[in-house]
Order: sequence, then structure tokens, then C-alpha cells
Amino acid sequence: MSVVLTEPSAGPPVTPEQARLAPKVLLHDHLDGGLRPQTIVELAAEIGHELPETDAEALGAWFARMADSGSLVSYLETFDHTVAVMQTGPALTRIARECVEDLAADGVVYAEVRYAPEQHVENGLTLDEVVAAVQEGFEQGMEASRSDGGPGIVLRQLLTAMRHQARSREIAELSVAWRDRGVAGFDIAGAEAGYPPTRHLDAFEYLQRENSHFTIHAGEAFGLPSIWEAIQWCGADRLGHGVRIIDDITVADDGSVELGRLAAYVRDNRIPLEMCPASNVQTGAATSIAEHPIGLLTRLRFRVTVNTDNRLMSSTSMTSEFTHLAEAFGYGLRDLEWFTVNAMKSAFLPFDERLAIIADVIKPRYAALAGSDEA
Ligand SMILES: O=c1[nH]cnc2c1ncn2[C@H]1C[C@H](O)[C@@H](CO)O1
Ligand SMILES: [Zn+2]
Repeated sequence: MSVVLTEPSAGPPVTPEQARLAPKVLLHDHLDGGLRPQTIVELAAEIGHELPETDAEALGAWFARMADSGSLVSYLETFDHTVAVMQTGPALTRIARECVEDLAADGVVYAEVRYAPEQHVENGLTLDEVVAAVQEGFEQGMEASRSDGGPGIVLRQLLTAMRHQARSREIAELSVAWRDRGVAGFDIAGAEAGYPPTRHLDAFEYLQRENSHFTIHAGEAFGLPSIWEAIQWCGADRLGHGVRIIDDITVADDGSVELGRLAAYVRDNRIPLEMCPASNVQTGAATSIAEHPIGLLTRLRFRVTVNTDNRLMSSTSMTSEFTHLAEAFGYGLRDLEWFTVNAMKSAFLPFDERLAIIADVIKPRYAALAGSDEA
């Protein structure tokens, strides 16, 4: 049976300025993928870590160039230099605080930011100390964002386990231990091919027994079997990327669209897709923004969300992601609001807190922007 396609909402595509002012929700952003180049330069000098460039601007360009390789594995190699400067409590706190400042300046009102605690214990920090140091930075940043009396930005941590390592159960337990102190959920990341989600089934079954939340990077560098395992074996609440779900969708010559059983399941169950267009173009998961499956998936009304993945490596921001999507697909304010409400509905925050952000922050601010557009 072919399915119905919707058109982007009527109205002009958003301008970069509107995209910046619009309230935004970010569910997929890596702490170790979003450092300020200047901070890397300063922290590397303190510990004697050798960088490929010592000037901040040149270093930022180096990350973007190296990450633009068409391969996830090469993309991930650039993280050696960010993880190297994230091995002390003060460095983690500073980076976490700066992350909040940068997201707030980008117009983000709610974010879940992830990183792998197991990668930050090289100098002797315990896993608990790593999470505490990041939380301290998030709290400093959130408090500063409320200094004007407004609602500010709300941040939560997601704890990631590296899929090629064997610490996922331990990290899952860490996420449960911290769930009332700033950690909203769990994730697995790293090279996808050769490391299927079921390798970490024990961790996912534990989290389900604990009524806990988790997302899984799946369907980025590997296809449908990875998405199928993540959902049907592991019970993922959301899919990190999930872009290869497009392989289960057929578009006929006459333009009609058919969904395979897995794609239909994902859509029927409103499983959120944490889509990261700029990152996908860099790792080769998509050929360009204009050809990115997000266009079709949005028209098919999958639960699509828009995310940055790694702001440093992909030289991106939520404003930039929305601006490029608006250029490619003609999205207006109504479409941005739809992505944003989708993301807020899909957050690992208690239901009433999600509703409050939608009702008190997102809806009124989009209404105000639409009003100023008409004036
Ligand atoms: O897009 C990604 N796919 C898989 N793994 C990723 C991606 N971006 C970052 N990572 C890895 C590298 C980081 O060191 C780790 C934890 O944030 O997650
Ligand atoms: Zn990611």
C-alpha cells in the first residue's frame, strides 16, 4: 500500500536570523565533539599534548577538513585530540560549562549532551568523578543562563558506552546511579560496522528492567540490520541517526512510496530519529543536504528530529542545520516548530517537564516569531 506524502508548510523559508532566534531542542550532541578550538589549544598547552595546529582558527579548520573524509572511522580518529584534553575534573567542568554557553547562544532551550565516561579516566579519574565534573559544568552554565530571570537553557547528560569496548553494562549502571542527578539516559557510539547493538544486550536488558531510557547509534555507517537489532532486540527508545531506514522505503517512478515492515514499524511506533545532516554528509552516510533522506522522511511524517552530532568536527550548530535544511527543502517556521516539538516530545525528561517546555517556551516563542514575520 502506498503512503501519503505531506508538503512543507506554506510560507517563506526561514532566514538564518529566524533560525537563530527560533527556540531549538537538541537530542544528539557529543560533548567531546563540540569543544571550542581556543579551549583545546589552551588545555593542550597546559598538559603538553601535541596538536596538529596551535592556532585556534587553523585547528578548527583542521578538524572540519579531517572529519570531511567520507568515512565514519576516519571521522572518529579526530576525537583523539579532544579526548586527550578532557582528562581532569577542571577541564571537564570548563568544557561542559562552555558547551552550555554555546548552545544557549545558538538558541537551544533544551539539550541532551552525550560523551563516553570510560574515555576520560586515563589520568586516574573514576567514572563517578567524570560524571560529577561534567554535571558541575552543566549546572554552572544553566544557572548563568537564568541570570536574566528567564527560563534559560535546560541540559541533561546521556552516558555513552563505546561499542568496540566491553564496559557497556558498567556505564549503564552508572547512568542509573546518576538518573536523579542530571543524567537522563544511555547510548552506545563508535564504529558501527562489526559492532552490532546486540553485543551490548546485557546492558540494554538491565536498563529495561530499571525502567531507564536509552538511544542507540544505528543505521549510520551500517544499514537495516543494525536498526532492526537496536529496536527489536535491544528495545531502543530512539535511534541515533537512523538515516539508513531509507533503505526500507521504495519510491516508484510515478512518485508513490511504499514502506517495508521495519520502516512502517518505526513510523507507526513514532520512534524518534535523531538526524544529523551535516555529520552524515561528512561521514558519507548521505551525499548532500539536498539529497539527505530527512526530506522524504519528513514528508512521510516519521518522528524526525534535527541535531548537530559534533559541532566542532562538522563545523555546525542548530542554527546552521536549520538554515541549510530551509535552503534545501524550503522549510518555514512551522516546519522548524514541528521538528522542535518532535524533539521535545522525544526527550528523556519526565512527561510534565516536557509539556511545560513545549507550552511555556517553544509554542509562545514560535508564535512571537511568526507574529513579527507578519508585521
Ligand atoms: O556520529 C557518530 N557515530 C558514532 N560514534 C560517534 C559519532 N560521533 C561521535 N562518536 C563517538 C566519538 C566520541 O568519542 C564518542 C563519545 O562521545 O562517540
Ligand atoms: Zn553521534
